[in-house]
Amino acid sequence: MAAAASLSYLSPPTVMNFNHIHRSELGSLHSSVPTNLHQIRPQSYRIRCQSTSTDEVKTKRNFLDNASNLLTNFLSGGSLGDMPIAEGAVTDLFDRPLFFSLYDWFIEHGAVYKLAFGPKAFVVVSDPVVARHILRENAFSFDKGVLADILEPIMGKGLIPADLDTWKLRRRVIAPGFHSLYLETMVKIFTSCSERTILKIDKLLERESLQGGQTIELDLEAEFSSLALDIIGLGVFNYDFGSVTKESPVIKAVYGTLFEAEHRSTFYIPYWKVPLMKWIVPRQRKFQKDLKVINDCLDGLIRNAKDTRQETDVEKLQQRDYSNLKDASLLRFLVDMRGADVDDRQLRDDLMTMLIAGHETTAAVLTWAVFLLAQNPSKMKKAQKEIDSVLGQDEPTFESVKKLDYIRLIVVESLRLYPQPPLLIRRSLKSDKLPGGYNGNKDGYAIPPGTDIFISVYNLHRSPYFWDHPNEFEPERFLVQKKNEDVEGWDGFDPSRSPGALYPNEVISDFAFLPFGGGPRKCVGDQFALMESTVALAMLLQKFDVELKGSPESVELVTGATIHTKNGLWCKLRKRSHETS
Ligand code: HEM
Repeated sequence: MAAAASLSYLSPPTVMNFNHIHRSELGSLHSSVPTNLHQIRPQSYRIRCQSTSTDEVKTKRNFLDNASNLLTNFLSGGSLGDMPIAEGAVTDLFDRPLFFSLYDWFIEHGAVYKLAFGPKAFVVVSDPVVARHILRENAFSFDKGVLADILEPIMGKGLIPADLDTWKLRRRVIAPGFHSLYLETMVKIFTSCSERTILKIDKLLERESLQGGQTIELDLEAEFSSLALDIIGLGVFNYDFGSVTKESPVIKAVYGTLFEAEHRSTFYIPYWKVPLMKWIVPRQRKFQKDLKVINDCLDGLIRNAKDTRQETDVEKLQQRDYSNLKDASLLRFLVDMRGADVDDRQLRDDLMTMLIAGHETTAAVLTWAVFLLAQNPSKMKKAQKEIDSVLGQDEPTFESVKKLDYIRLIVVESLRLYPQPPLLIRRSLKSDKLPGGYNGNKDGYAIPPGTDIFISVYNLHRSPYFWDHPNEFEPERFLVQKKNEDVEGWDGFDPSRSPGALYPNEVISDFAFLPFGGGPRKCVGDQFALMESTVALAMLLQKFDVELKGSPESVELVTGATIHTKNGLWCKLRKRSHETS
């Protein structure tokens, strides 16, 4: 399937000279990063040289460096010694999403630095060469660390938190499930579910027109969340949540669980691990109840799939007549695969993991794509023009969706500006040596086992060293190849590294762009998610014109595992008039 896609987003290799910053200057770059992301505009964003490095400042910094080194070395068993240290105030961690502060410190301290707060130290990575080392070259020397601690009670031994042995077994079985015929069938599910959202909006507009109005106001983030939930339920375990049109105890339990996952990922003290807490703290009691509702539902679906099992070799499964299959879900594939017997508990963990991994992420990318388009009317028009010319008034198909090149670039550009998740989390399992980074110690940094690492995808995606106008929404940017010759060990954007790729990815960008991660633990649902988002966005813009209800600044941003809005993405929608467009 990927081979059929063109490389039209990358023109022939024209090497662009951008951000020609010499290594000697990099250490002293500084930026004023606003507290609210929506204040980051091209005009307000700037990089300036630090005016001074006086003795006083040096002394203060050395003192703090030494104190923090001592603490960190004491706690970590030594050897992060000469890594720059972030000197953030603790309030930085609470006043605003953590990744904003990580960005400030990246500009100040460089692409590999140590963040020490409380009794804990993290290494923060914003360098593609180091990211490539951790995610791909030495991937099996790291596990998910803090993330696994948080997610294990919810996802058990699902792919995301799984230990390496379990992960190897399950990835081998799950990845082949996302084969070409499955994805083709999924496009039909994407369109039929998106059609429900369109019909819902149509009905609201009809009701409005009876009162003389032509525009409705709607929280599109909530709509995308329902849409993504319906799609993931049908695609992964053939269960129709029907959440676009109704509420149910299972839907409420799913949202309750997502809410708790988010709470745990942003709460610094894991009190839920203390025995009895899950029965004493009301929100933990509710969480246990929600989990039971979902688990009972999944157990029923697994029992049903096992009762109707038709054991088949994996190659034959991938060539089934999907057009006649009543249940094309991933669960069906996993249960029917010969030689892949597994207990119900593991299957449940697999399904729960995909439910959570595939729901919020997709809803978030659609939310931010609309947010960005609504502020860029000319790009919105350009998108609608492509939709009109490729689809006319028809629904997307597996073939036509591949021709929606500009919509796909909008999706990946939205993931560049709002990566989901903004941080990838790892913990070293053994001693290792991280490459130095382009503005750090050239010899690299030795790290002991147990070092906690944040790979800041947000920093990589907005790095002034790799992107022109890093904070601007420019889907067209991927049509031009990039290279910064000053960054040693980074080979620039080169489409020949991944011929036929469906989207600009980590291989083409040599790990400067990680919309779906990279290496062996890369997102298993990347093509599913990309087509899903392309279909949903195309169908919405095919029928409606969308504007923000308030100012962009009023759309406040919060994060848990993903970046989302504080109070919804309130938009004004009106039916498109095709005569005038
Ligand atoms: C726009 C939507 C999506 C985005 C941005 C996204 C992003 C990611 C990223 C960045 C990772 C790597 C995490 C890491 O290295 O720590 C990941 C892993 C994963 N994603 Fe996605 N994802 C999306 C949709 C989906 C969907 C639709 C599914 C399933 C149907 C899915 C299933 C998974 C799973 C199972 C993993 C863990 C893979 C492993 O460890 O082997 N994701 N995703």
